Amino acid sequence: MKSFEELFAELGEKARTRPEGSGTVAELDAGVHTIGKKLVEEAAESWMAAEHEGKDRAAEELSQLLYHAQVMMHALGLDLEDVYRHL
Ligand SMILES: N=c1c2ncn([C@@H]3O[C@H](COP(=O)(O)OP(=O)(O)OP(=O)(O)O)[C@@H](O)[C@H]3O)c2ncn1[C@@H]1O[C@H](COP(=O)(O)O)[C@@H](O)[C@H]1O
Repeated sequence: MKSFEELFAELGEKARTRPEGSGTVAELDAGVHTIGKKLVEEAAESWMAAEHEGKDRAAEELSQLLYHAQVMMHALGLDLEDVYRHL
């Protein structure tokens, strides 16, 4: 298990070191349009899971939504603080 901040740091390291086989690196290379589609897809899957599949499935889909949101932040060169200051 990891925190939001720990995942963000891990993804930043992946972006910097570009290890072979990293899905994050592949997604960053695919670009903002592709990442945006993943973000919307996971948002929809979170919604469907919340309405029809129960709390555990919703939690799983929401974790994927958070992951793709973080990948988008890295693609745009945003830090956590850039987002947190709007909360
Ligand atoms: N937390 C995640 C994470 N959440 C989601 N995903 C990816 O997002 C995609 C999910 O989209 P899909 O809906 O297509 O996947 P699916 O198999 O159909 O799953 P469901 O949505 O249907 O449940 C999958 O390709 C996952 O690999 C993630 N990929 C990586 N991470 C973490 O990110 C870190 C770095 O990963 P790598 O860059 O791959 O090393 C590691 O700690 C990983 O655990």
